[in-house]
Amino acid sequence: MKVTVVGAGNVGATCADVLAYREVANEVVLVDIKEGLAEGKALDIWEKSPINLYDTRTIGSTNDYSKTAGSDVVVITSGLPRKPGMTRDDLIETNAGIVKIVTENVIKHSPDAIIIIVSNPLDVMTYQAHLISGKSRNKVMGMAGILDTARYRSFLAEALNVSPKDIQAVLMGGHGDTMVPLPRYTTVGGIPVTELIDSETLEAIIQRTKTGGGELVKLMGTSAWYAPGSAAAQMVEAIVKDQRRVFPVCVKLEGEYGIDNCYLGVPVILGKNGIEKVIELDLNEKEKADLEISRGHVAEVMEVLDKMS
Ligand SMILES: NC(=O)C1=CN([C@@H]2O[C@H](COP(=O)(O)OP(=O)(O)OC[C@H]3O[C@@H](n4cnc5c(N)ncnc54)[C@H](O)[C@@H]3O)[C@@H](O)[C@H]2O)C=CC1
Ligand SMILES: O=C([O-])CC(=O)C(=O)O
Repeated sequence: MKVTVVGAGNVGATCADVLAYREVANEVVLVDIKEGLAEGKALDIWEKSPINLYDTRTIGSTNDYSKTAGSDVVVITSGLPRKPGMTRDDLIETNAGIVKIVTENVIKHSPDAIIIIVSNPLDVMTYQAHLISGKSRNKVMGMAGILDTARYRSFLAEALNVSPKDIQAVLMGGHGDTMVPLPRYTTVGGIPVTELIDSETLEAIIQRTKTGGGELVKLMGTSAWYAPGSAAAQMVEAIVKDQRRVFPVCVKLEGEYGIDNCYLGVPVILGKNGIEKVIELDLNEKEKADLEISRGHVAEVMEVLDKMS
């Protein structure tokens, strides 16, 4: 199995590192436009193999996509991260151009690859990769839901003083402040979370989750990478190992949830064919209304992209 990660910055390098030490693939190719960066980080990860004990070969490339040829999965993290005071949507102009060029290069050398987008604004960059690649929806998807639910789960684990391993949750919608965490589908060791936490604390955690990306941008002056890189690697692993994991993933909706032709996070089954199935939950009126607000926001930004091209 061969995996390419485009963008050897904070998220891309973290993703490549996780893919290597978990031996998800035999070969991981890291690509960046910045001279030497991908080669350097790939070499550093390879030099760590005798310490962390893995065989995955990591290779770097400065914009030479011939090295990526025949990749099974490609993760696209290239693009600007936001700075304090910016929204993810503010990145659209620069990142749409980058995702376009990168997707063209990727499909030239790996026409059958499954593409996972990480670049922001996430839902609309996934749409961009779909437009450029022309691939079916099961093969072009975006990473956000695993990260957003991980934040939600970690905050709940802290509040309840329990292991984060025992918290399961679903979250839907766009990767922005309109995302929709679903307490009705959140459990702690199988126990509905609402039986363990008061509604005020839960609401505060939901709000913190929605702005979780911004919290880190404010602290660091740039956006997060450990959790995002690990989340993207978890998606790659589910595909490469045909695990049929159930994750929230950004995918083109084709009538599910009464929504057509919009990229939104929903629970799916991830396996060797990419999106194996979109899972449709029976949402209540409040959840449907929240999802509609999120859809409306993403649809507006998709229109901005349409007008750009
Ligand atoms: N979906 C999500 O949940 C998350 C998305 N992100 C997004 O991921 C992207 C990357 O974030 P970071 O890694 O922190 O940024 P970074 O600045 O550390 O790395 C981005 C890399 O992309 C490279 N690059 C730019 N244009 C390129 C091109 N045409 N071809 C190849 N490489 C190119 C840059 O040289 C740089 O090394 C940002 O757009 C950020 O907003 C970040 C965290 C979470
Ligand atoms: O907040 C950002 O700009 C990066 C991102 O998407 C996240 O960490 O959720």
